Amino acid sequence: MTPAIEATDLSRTYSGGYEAVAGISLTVPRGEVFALLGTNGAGKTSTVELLEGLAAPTRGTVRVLGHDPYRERAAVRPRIGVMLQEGGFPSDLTVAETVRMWAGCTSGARPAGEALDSVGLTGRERVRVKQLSGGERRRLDLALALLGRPEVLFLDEPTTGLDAEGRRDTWDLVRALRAGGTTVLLTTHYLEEAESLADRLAIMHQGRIVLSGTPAEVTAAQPARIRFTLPADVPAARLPLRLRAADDGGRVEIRTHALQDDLGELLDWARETGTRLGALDARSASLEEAFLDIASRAQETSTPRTPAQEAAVR
Ligand SMILES: Nc1ncnc2c1ncn2[C@@H]1O[C@H](COP(=O)(O)OP(=O)(O)OP(=O)(O)O)[C@@H](O)[C@H]1O
Repeated sequence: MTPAIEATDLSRTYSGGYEAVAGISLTVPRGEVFALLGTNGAGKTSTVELLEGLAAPTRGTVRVLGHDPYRERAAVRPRIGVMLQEGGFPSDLTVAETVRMWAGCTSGARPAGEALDSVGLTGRERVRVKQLSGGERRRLDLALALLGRPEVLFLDEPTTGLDAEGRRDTWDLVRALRAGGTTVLLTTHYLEEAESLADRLAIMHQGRIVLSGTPAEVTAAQPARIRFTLPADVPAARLPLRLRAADDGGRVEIRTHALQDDLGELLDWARETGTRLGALDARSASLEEAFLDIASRAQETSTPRTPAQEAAVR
């Protein structure tokens, strides 16, 4: 079976010469939830727009359900659902009118009530869009993206502006869609969202994918961390050699890929020397640490933009 989404060496250069997407390749098999993460301006939206067929790549190829989403739009559009960052619907229409209008442009649309129910907007049909809260608008955008029972759903920051409960509801909905076989590609700023929803994820920085894999693979690549304080009369230099670590004013931090062994060695040493370890904290790497680490490392090694690129960004 052809993958739901396949991108090869995808690039997008804006007028002015700024390359926002700089050679991305990714494959999303059918039925998978794939999350695109990245710092602000990393190129997530620019990439998703290429995958949705809203713009043509400067270089490289995209296939969605085996078709070019830009050139073969008629074949792809009825089979995908798109939730943009800004829905852009007339704000004087009511929720029901908006859904009806959109359903009129959608082949095989599901009943309006069913779409609104799935996003928790039942009872808000007569409210004008401009009177909805920010979170309710996001949910309406999601209902519209779901109207055509899409095989592939693109969600650009689906939970931005939602409260904790709304976010959980959206996660449950995405899980239910996956259980029904829908492929979902989402962008998000919430690492917890990617960690809990995504089968696989990619972290973008300055137009490139710098790390990808399952959430477990991405975090496993990062070191775990042990933190503690030592009594004032015990310098960190007394620690066993392989545990020598950054000592920041009495607060010691050890970064390790052998958490169990190093923690065991530390506790043995503390017991043998009668040393009290204060505020002891040992934890595996989280996606958040992986993300911050990658962003800062990529920052150090990235090539500076040319003045023309800087001007294009501004
Ligand atoms: N039409 C445009 N012309 C020139 N540059 C653009 C244009 N649209 C976006 N950019 C630039 O391309 C880069 C990538 O933007 P993009 O919106 O794709 O990033 P993003 O990862 O989605 O960011 P965010 O997380 O802030 O939404 C940014 O530096 C942005 O300023």
